[in-house]
Amino acid sequence: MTEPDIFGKTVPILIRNVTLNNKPAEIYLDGTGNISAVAEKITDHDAEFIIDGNGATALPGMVNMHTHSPMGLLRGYSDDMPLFEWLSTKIWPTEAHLTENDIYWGAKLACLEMIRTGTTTFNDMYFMMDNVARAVDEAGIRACLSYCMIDGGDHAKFESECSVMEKTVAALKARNNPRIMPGVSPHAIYTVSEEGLRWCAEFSRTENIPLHIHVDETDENPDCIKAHGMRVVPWLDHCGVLSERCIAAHCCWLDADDIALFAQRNVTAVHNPVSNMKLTVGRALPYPEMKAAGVNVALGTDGASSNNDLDMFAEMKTAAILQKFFWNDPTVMPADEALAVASRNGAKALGLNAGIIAPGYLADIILVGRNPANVPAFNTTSNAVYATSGLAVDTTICNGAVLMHEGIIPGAEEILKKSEEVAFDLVRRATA
Ligand SMILES: CSC[C@H]1O[C@@H](n2cnc3c(O)ncnc32)[C@H](O)[C@@H]1O
Ligand SMILES: [Zn+2]
Repeated sequence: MTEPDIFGKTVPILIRNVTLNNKPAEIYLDGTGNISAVAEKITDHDAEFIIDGNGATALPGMVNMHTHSPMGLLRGYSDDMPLFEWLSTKIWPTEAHLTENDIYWGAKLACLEMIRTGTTTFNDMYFMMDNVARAVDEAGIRACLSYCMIDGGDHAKFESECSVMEKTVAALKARNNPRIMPGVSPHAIYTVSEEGLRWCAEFSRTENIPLHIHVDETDENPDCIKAHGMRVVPWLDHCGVLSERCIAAHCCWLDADDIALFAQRNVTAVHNPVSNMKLTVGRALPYPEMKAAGVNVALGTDGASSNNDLDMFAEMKTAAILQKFFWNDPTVMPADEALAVASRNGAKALGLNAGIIAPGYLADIILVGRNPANVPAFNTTSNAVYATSGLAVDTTICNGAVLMHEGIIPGAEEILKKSEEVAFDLVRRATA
């Protein structure tokens, strides 16, 4: 039986009886939010709590690098449509009715699902982000939160969007929560003007915060060439968007020159295989070429209205098998790379010392309990990537605080009930 007091506190914790990289291990979290020791046996400690893993596999917390957390309210509301028809006939008309309370409960639901399935950090883009921040603060998870700018080429809208962006970043910083980082998000090249892209690039530079954008989800190149005389990636570079702070979601339609420019500018590309296949965007992120060029590739689920879940284990398996299938090569994205793409590559893009279980790293750790899909443990990384569902995670620790233990997350029932009420009410208002 779990002691209720174990939840939510960054205190000294000893994790015993786990397997780490195929070896028996103990992990000590010293109560600062960091890992302070990893060894076969730890005797010198001051633990307030001891977690017995009972043979669980210890893994770094997953880092979901492209989400729209409140969109879980529209999970299953409309499926099986092409991207632009889905957005313009179903999603945008409903989003027009969103309130701050909807955003808050949608984000609470997303945080709950992520903690349940082993994600400890997410990179989110949406609207009314201070409500998302409140949910993140309460959940104990880590996030980079960005307001999504859409100016549609209208100068007055551009000015009001800049003001919302500035206020959002200031409000997120004022929270002074080390788990909450602000970012800036121009939505995409087809919804944001040149002045919008340039402003976001400059704001990201002066604030030194990530810039998160949709790039080439569908083939945006023919329209971009028509409008600006160049492909999407050179256009973004022309607008100053490409840098080591840039996190580009999707990247399905990049060519060799685009990839070389990403490598030169140290851009992180985020693979979203489930959303891309479901919306049938036509191509997969060119992982082998990106890897060869040295581009940092991370992984994201996209929103739970297009995925339709936030389970990074499902995403990791899908990424590995999609890449093998698409390039007709079973050696592409082996298990250890899939795990890195789903954890430390995302952490690196956000400037977090996370994604690795070793002394000095952030104590963002998950335990996959012994279960039929985790036996035999010839290779715990293989089992994690190819056999494990996120629902097999039984313990989630973020910043040294236990958020889930033995599958229990305090307050889960209330979040399920409230978020479902809010979702039905949103759709009722939008369709009245
Ligand atoms: C991303 S928040 C801003 C805006 O984007 C819409 N959106 C949701 N999913 C996608 C997608 O896959 N591609 C492009 N835009 C998307 C969302 O509904 C919001 O209105
Ligand atoms: Zn998206």
